[in-house]
Amino acid sequence: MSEIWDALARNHKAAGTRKIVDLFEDEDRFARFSAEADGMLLDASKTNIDAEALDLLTALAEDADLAAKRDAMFAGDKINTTEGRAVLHTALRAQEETPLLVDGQDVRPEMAATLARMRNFADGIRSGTIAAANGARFTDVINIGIGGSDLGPAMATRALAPYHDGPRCHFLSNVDGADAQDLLKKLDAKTTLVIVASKTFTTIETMTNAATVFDWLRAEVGEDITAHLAAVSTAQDKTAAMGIDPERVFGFADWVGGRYSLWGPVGLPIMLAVGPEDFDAFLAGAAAMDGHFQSAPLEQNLPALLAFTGIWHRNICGYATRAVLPYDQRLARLPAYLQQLDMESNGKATRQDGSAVTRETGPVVWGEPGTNGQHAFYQLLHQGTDVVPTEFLIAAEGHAAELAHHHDLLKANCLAQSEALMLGRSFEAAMQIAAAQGYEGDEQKRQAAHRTFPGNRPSVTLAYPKLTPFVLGQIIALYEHRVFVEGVIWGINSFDQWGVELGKELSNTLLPMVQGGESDGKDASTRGLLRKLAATG
Ligand SMILES: O=P(O)(O)OC[C@H]1O[C@H](O)[C@H](O)[C@@H](O)[C@@H]1O
Repeated sequence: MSEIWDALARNHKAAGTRKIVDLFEDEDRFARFSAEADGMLLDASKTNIDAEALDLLTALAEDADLAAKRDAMFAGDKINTTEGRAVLHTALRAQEETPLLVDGQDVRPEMAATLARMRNFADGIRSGTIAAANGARFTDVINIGIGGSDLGPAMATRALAPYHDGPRCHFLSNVDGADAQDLLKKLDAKTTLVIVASKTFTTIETMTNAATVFDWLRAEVGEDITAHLAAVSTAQDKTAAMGIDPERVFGFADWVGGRYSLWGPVGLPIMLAVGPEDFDAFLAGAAAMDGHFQSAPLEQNLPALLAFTGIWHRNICGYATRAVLPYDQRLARLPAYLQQLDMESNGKATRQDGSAVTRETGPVVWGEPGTNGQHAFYQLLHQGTDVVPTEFLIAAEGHAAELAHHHDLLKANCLAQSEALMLGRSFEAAMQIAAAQGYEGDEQKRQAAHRTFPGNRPSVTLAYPKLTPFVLGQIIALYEHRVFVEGVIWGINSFDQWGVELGKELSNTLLPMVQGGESDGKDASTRGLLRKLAATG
């Protein structure tokens, strides 16, 4: 494998100051460096990856045994080796019925039964046959969850706004009481359904918020609030202890990772908002991407190609971050969702075998929708001292025909940004602009320097027909598999998250100190801050 890495480094070095735009002398470049799957196009041609580099990146994936590892994931092998678990979120959206064995047991019947119960429940809530304690139809839903039990459903529910015909869905995640306070004051408890979503049912934020919201319900609805409650968890003993009717508990197995869980019961708010049929289309989109990932040759394979750009930019070019820029306001929460998916999966420095990695792994992922970001941080993208590879997402069509002129502007802006990042503006061109603005001599040069853009900044663009439930499923599955491919090439386990544990443990020791207990044993900074933060009221 190290020979391939070395060859990639040599390729990069040999390219020297080569401009991305010069690669387009090859008239087939767009066709060769883009790929399509079920109407979705990924254009990776505006990167400095040439034919040899693409071959080497493909070789890297082959050398890492990508195909076998991918097949092992889909087959239910315990590829999450630090937790001894299979990784089967793909099974939640699989459109097939052939038995899928985990520990010798076919897991499909139970998944299908849970999905059928979710559908019945969603239909009942949406039609009003499952009603509030006073018999009224539920108007609002609060999903209480955090991390994987929040980001996915919150992002997807927002993305599918044009399909909403169910109750309004709200998401309560932060342990900060402000989150609960600001939400609850907007809602009527008498017509609000509460879903407590937690894979483990131990997460302190979710348990604390649940207790607060239950008190709020009791104050308005009366002691018996069971009609207003549902839960989503792998820990059904704990949901029962919280007083939630087992009929309204939707379980899933531990082989669904939290950040990969929106395809099953964690997706219940999505189903409540858009209805079971649109939820099915969402699953079908993801399943289509799964089929493509499993069958398309690597250089035509969207997840692999997206991963290759990631590896190239992170390891070969040394870029520390990547920006996700959806030109799709309804994907406003996609960057936050991808931060968990990508950074919790691949922010690791230990390889599967316990040895330390010798190359960089997951980059910092960040972003905001366009065009808003253009008026905020794009200055740095165009002229800053760091290169940030960017990932644009754009639909051919919006949802409102009468607002098509908005969508034309959106598309023009998206294409303009990737073009500007690539082309830049030469000093000579900037000199002409400065001259036209009336500058001369040294001042013209000074002004021109500020108007010069280095260009040669890479981007990829994901283009799709329209943000439908099917397309949203494709997009999320694409990113899931991209993270998988990168993790395989880096030799890390993308499915555990030990890095979140230490802070949790220390917060347990700090809580009594925050509440006035002795802070002996803590460092001077922490003790000083504890004094400063002591409540005065
Ligand atoms: O769904 P829960 O068990 O409540 O977990 C919620 C979140 O908690 C943890 O901090 C994990 O790092 C996340 O991966 C998880 O999604």
